[in-house]
Amino acid sequence: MSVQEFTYQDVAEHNTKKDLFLVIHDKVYDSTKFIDEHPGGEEVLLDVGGQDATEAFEDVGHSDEARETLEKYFVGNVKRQPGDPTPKATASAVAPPADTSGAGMGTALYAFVFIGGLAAYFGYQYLQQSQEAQA
Ligand code: HEM
Repeated sequence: MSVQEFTYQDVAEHNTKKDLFLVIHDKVYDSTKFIDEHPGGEEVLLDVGGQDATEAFEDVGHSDEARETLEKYFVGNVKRQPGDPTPKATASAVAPPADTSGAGMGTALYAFVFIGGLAAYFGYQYLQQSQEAQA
């Protein structure tokens, strides 16, 4: 049996207390039955109802127990479409510009240290030679 897939448009329709879907890490959870049980209150869940709640959920630092509870309400996966919002966590992990600039800085630093090392070596040689010349 294949897992059901929802688009963000599908999920967005479930944003009321009587019918509440949340998206966390690209998975869809029908949290309707959980609203009244949530230790963090119903208000926060309704705020992110029908949307990507990954950031809100992770910001709180939910326990492993909370994550297990989540699995009980799993109803399917998110089917991403062009133009859909990307959760921040994933975006920064895969964003190439940030990585490239980081690597560039690293290379520049190595080059700097290497050139500094060469300068020190030749400087030392030069000093040795000029001292020998004096002797
Ligand atoms: C269906 C999804 C969720 C489940 C199963 C869930 C479960 C839980 C559980 C079990 C706790 C107790 C503390 C812990 O074990 O970590 C908790 C606390 C809390 N949750 Fe959630 N949570 C969900 C979604 C959210 C979302 C989307 C938010 C924020 C927008 C949120 C905000 C909070 C806050 C603020 C607390 C702390 C309450 C306190 O310590 O006074 N939760 N949640």
